Amino acid sequence: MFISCTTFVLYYITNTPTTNIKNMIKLSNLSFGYSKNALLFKNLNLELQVGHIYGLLGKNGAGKSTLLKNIAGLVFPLDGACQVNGHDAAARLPSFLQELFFIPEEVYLPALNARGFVGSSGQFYPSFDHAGFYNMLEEFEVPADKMLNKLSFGQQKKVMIAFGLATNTGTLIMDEPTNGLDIPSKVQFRKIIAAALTDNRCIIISTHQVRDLDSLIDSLVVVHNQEIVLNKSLEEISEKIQFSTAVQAKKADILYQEDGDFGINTISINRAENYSKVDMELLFNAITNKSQAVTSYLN
Ligand SMILES: Nc1ncnc2c1ncn2[C@@H]1O[C@H](COP(=O)(O)OP(=O)(O)OP(=O)(O)O)[C@@H](O)[C@H]1O
Repeated sequence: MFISCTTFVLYYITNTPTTNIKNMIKLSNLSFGYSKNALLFKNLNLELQVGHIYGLLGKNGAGKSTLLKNIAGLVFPLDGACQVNGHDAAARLPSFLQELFFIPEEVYLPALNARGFVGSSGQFYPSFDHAGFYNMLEEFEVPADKMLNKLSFGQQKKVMIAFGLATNTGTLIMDEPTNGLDIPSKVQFRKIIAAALTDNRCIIISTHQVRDLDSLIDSLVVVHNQEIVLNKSLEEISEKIQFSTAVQAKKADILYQEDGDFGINTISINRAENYSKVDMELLFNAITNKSQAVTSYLN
């Protein structure tokens, strides 16, 4: 069949997915400090794509919340830029705001019940999923008729998580979402988030409770000493390094080791394509340790 050049170009334009180019977060040479004399980040470069759940890790005070606030346009870079889906975050245009939802660590809900809250705030998000919101509240066992400001801290967090997911924004940012959640709720949280990921959505979760992210995130971002020292998928990580005990690891290949409950835990070079589960706690310790062996090898 003959296809003219124009037909082919038109076909290509209308059928080539643009989401991966457009729907992403891009930090370019971003510098930020709450005062000009004390920079928290210097020349940060970072790209996050849709279709992924990123775990953002860093020590206390490393700047996780600040980095998330830069992405949400709540604080502004001193230098460089942060773009979300092609929008300058700092400009906070309506087209940017309706596609990004940020759940802060501390939540303050108004004196409204869930229906009133959705009525007043849900309208700002064109793809708001009303049925999904109430289903999630039910799953989290949060009463929909009670005044939100009278709910417990954990219950208020659950309302915000349900609301954030129901917005269906392309970017969903959660700062320490599991703080205040009890053990069964953390399990529900992981289940609900995993189900909410689509090819058009980028979810970023910051935490220092790495176990809460187990079996949930697919990529790790670590901020340390004013820099992004790691931004890799768990798949890439397990292709390159192996997590085992000192008995199993080949001594010459060990990059990092520390005492564990059942002996010495090691991170070693994965030469034999032995894919092990990424031990995020061990990896985090290795990366934030003075020795740079693991970071250098991974990057
Ligand atoms: N509004 C602010 N004004 C001035 N300094 C701030 C402000 N918010 C945070 N900081 C400082 O910036 C640094 C990074 O704080 P941030 O809250 O981003 O870290 P974090 O990695 O999220 O910490 P944590 O794990 O303890 O929540 C800290 O030294 C903090 O004191």
